[in-house]
This record gives sequence, C-alpha cells and structure tokens, in this order.
Amino acid sequence: MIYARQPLIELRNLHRYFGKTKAVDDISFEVYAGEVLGYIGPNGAGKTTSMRILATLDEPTSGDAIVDGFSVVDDPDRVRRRLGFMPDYFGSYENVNVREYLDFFARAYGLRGTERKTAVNSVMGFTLLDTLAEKPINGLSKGMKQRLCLGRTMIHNPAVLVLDEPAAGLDPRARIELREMIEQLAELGKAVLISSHILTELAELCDRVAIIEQGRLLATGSVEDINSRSDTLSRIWMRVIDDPQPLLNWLENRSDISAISLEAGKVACTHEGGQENQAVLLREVVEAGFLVLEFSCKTKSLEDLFLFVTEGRVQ
Ligand SMILES: Nc1ncnc2c1ncn2[C@@H]1O[C@H](COP(=O)(O)OP(=O)(O)OP(=O)(O)O)[C@@H](O)[C@H]1O
Repeated sequence: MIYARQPLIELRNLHRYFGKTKAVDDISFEVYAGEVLGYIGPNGAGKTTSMRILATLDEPTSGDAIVDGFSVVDDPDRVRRRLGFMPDYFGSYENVNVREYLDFFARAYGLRGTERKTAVNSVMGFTLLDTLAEKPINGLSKGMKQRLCLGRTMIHNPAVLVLDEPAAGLDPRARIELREMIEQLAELGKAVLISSHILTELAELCDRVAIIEQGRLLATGSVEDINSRSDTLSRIWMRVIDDPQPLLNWLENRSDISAISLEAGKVACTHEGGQENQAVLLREVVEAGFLVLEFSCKTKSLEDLFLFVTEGRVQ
C-alpha cells in the first residue's frame, strides 16, 4: 500500500565525485511512505555511495537528499533520527549476544529504561530472534546475522530504511523471511530503499525499481514498465555550433527525453521511442533552428543491462 503522496526520501540532482570518478552523477528520485524501491546496478554503479549520503555518512559534491523533509546537508542530526541504514557488511563482535548487541544500539540512539527494553524486545520479536536472545552473535548463521542487522537498523523506529544488498548471500528460505519482513515494514508505512545487483532478487518485493549504471539513473518504473520499454531506450549525443545550453533547455521540455547532460562539449540525453522517433527527433532539432554538426545514438537495451548486472550470479 502506498501512503500519502509525500515522499519520505527525495534525491535531488545528487552528485558525488571522487577525483575524476563520477560515483553519483545527477541522480534524482523519490520513495514514498509504504513503498519499497529497488535500487539496481552492477558493481561500482554508485548505489552504496548514494545510500551512504542518505545515511549522512558522506556528503554530496552537489545536490541534496531529503529524508522526511530534512536535508542531509543542512540537518544531518534530524535525518539520522528518521533513517535506519543497513550496510552491506556485518562487523565482527566478540563476546556479545543478540540482546546485548541490540541494547547497545538502542542506547546509542538515546533510548532509556522501559522504552529501550520495549524497543529491544519488539525488534527481537519482529526479526524472529527472540528465541536466540542469549546466543553469541559470532555463532549466528548468515541469515540470522542479516535479521539482526535489520533489527539494529530499525531499533529507533525510523520512518525510512536504507538497506544495502541485504539479500546477498542468503539461502532461499532466509531470502523469503527477509522479504516478508520488508513487506511488513512497508505495510507499517515506512519508505524502504533496497539495493541489489540482481533484478530478480527484488522484482517480487519492490513497487518500483531504479536502475543505475556508472553513476547515472537509466530508468525508474515498475519491473513490467521497464521490461516493456527495454528496446526503445537509447543514449543520444548531439554536437551543435555555438553554445549548447539553448539545446539543453529545449530538450528539457520534451517528455521523451531524460538524463540530459553535457559530455565533452556534446549534449547527451536518454531518448525513449525507438529508431524512427530518433530520426524524427533529429528533424525536429534541426527545424527548431539548432545547427547540428553531429548526431549519434546507442540503443540501451534494459534486457541487456539486466543480463549484464546478473552475470555470473547463480540464482
Ligand atoms: N571513498 C572512495 N574513494 C574513491 N572512489 C570511491 C570511493 N567510494 C566509492 N568510489 C568509487 O565510486 C564508484 C561507485 O562505487 P559504489 O560503491 O557506490 O558502487 P556500488 O553500486 O555500491 O557497487 P557495489 O555493488 O560493488 O557495492 C566506484 O567507481 C568506486 O570505485
């Protein structure tokens, strides 16, 4: 169920560069209350970097991310109270049992007395760890550790959950358990952003997916939407005489164009509509008075992309 159309997560033209590496390159999307958004892309696509910015562990080079109305740049403390981040690794902890581990994080979030006890018990119940409360966490299976990590992420009852590759390495049963928990969190009205390399891992769970590659957002929509658009998406580059800015502005008003940028003096954009419409676009650009020196297209099949992102990963 999707709640009121007030986004709990908003990425606004988010950029994060590491030297020349554009880890996150102008990403914008929203996640609403009660919604699970799958964030899909191959290794190095920029998923973790954008999630770390949302979790206030890193800062954007430019742009902003808004969590429940608060900016990660201007209001990181308020963001932290509203967001739980599950990283893609689980640290090693000696001589700590499940209850102690959760209690530690509850203290770190400032929960005291009965409130803390209730939070720890309720999270153990939710993550099916109550029978393992006294078990040392180094003796837990991978699936149990993932549930504990999810429990730690939700200990302060955040409105927003950001989960980096939570299903990686889980067996089918553990995956189903995780899926059921995430579904329940969405039913409680939380906004959940969840990343994976593997589309099929998220397809059943997510209301929508956002596909990222080399720091850029390639598409957002339901899995069915994206599949049906797979053959019609292409990246187009245009070189014009004079200043490219007016062409950039002109393209921004078109519904078939997205992800517009300047790349080495050329105007680059993603076009939706297949080959014939690419030719029509070129005609319209010329008719609008732009002096085009160069126009090139590369079809971006999302099916190809899915094959690429799932390569070598046996389901
Ligand atoms: N601290 C850093 N310093 C320099 N480069 C970085 C740093 N963090 C990330 N990068 C680079 O940014 C790009 C995006 O990395 P990121 O970890 O966000 O990708 P990812 O989609 O999460 O990939 P994976 O699925 O492998 O975790 C990569 O090229 C990576 O090498």
